[in-house]
Amino acid sequence: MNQEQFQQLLEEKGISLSSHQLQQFKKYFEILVEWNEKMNLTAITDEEGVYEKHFFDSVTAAFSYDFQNVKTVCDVGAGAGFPSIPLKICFPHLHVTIVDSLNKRITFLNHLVTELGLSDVTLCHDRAETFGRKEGIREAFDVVTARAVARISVLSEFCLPLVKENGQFVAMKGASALEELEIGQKAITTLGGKVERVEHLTLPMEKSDRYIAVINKIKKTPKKYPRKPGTPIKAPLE
Ligand SMILES: C[S@@+](CC[C@H](N)C(=O)[O-])C[C@H]1O[C@@H](n2cnc3c(N)ncnc32)[C@H](O)[C@@H]1O
Repeated sequence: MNQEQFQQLLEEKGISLSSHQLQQFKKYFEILVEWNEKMNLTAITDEEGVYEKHFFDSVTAAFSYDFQNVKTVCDVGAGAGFPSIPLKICFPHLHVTIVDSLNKRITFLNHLVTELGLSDVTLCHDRAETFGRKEGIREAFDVVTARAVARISVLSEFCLPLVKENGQFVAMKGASALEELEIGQKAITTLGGKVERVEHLTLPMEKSDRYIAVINKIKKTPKKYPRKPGTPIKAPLE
């Protein structure tokens, strides 16, 4: 997907990008590729691949979820910034908090955010399991996003404690989404969530399947969750 196709495909979805926003994406690509030579950030480094599989794929969250009507977003395990930095570029009003357990990713993001001139982006080096127990953080976000971090049963324990009551957890998933949701049903319910909808899409050029699950936080998460670091993966709520 080249830059023109990226712009046009988003335009078709009602997301119009200014030349400034397009420039921010261009700079993001350049910085990503430059830093990727020094640290492992992504296996995708060709421009068309990055535009489709990172930038466009990240923004697809906004095809299924209205980011215009929310303010605070937490992105769990954002790595090189996906999906929250592309979403922040498209929806500059968002206040984005990123939590990632790998400090070198946070160092990269710090540089990126400065270079792109993004405001209201907070970067936290922490594990989701401890982050979700912190006062002022727990149950504080309108929406929590995650892409390619863990399967739904584990991811729910990372993300749902951060979502405020009546807020949403938006999980971006590949082909295994429906199976993961079935296995993750117990975790979602236990943590106070309820699946509202699951939307399917296919990446326009590469044609792989994507699912976006919107999970409502219908009640508070019991105090014992998230459990201590490592436990959600070792003993998932399945
Ligand atoms: C495969 S990468 C995905 C990055 C990005 N979301 C994307 O879609 O490209 C997973 C990221 O999750 C982070 N991560 C894994 N477990 C985590 C945890 N328990 N708390 C916070 N971050 C975590 C890793 O450090 C890594 O940056």
